[in-house]
Amino acid sequence: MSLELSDVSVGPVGGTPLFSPISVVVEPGQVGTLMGPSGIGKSTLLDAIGGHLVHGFAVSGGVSLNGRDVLDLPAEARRIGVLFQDAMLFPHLSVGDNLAFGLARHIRGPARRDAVAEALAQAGLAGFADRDPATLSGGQRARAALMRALLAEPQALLLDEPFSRLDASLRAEIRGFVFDHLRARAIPGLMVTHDASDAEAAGGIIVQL
Ligand SMILES: Nc1ncnc2c1ncn2[C@@H]1O[C@H](COP(=O)(O)OP(=O)(O)OP(=O)(O)O)[C@@H](O)[C@H]1O
Repeated sequence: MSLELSDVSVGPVGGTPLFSPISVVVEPGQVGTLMGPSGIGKSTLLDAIGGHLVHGFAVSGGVSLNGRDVLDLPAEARRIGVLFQDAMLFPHLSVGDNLAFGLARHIRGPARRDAVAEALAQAGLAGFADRDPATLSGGQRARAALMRALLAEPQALLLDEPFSRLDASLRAEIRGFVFDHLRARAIPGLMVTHDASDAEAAGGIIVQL
């Protein structure tokens, strides 16, 4: 699975693009980094790739996953996951139900419980299924949010400043956890960050907007 951007930019419909078109290929399991000044359009670009571009904005160029063009597909058909800095877990659902939210609907009953239990165990959260997300530490919440995203079996993962609320030591631990999982599953990642140490830890291509 590789994620390829060819001459991609975003901007207001009929207006000037927010940044010069960029081209980048992120290979399976690698994490590419997007950096650039505040307001240049990094989050808007991720929205466009994921299929959630806000009304009034348009994307130009091509985005493909495994050679398949995705820009004409509805968001749910793209199989592109997103990990945000905020809204890491739904507060009104238990931790287990949060993870189950990522699972395809056809996975039911015991298979559903087993998939969630297995993911929780992988996140070091065995036995946390019935917990209220508000009772989790920042690191536990971040690991659970990654597991929810991965249970949807995305073919690429977009990361929008996912570590910025974590303190320095937790930040290093969690991003290692995230990057290891992407590598192990050969999922390409594209991360927006203002933090040079995030980019360095990702070890992939760095694109400056
Ligand atoms: N919903 C919206 N409606 C109108 N304009 C928007 C909307 N969302 C973003 N914009 C504008 O689009 C431009 C790009 O915003 P975007 O959030 O993508 O920048 P960014 O590079 O991610 O910034 P930051 O690093 O501060 O998060 C900004 O000028 C912003 O004000």
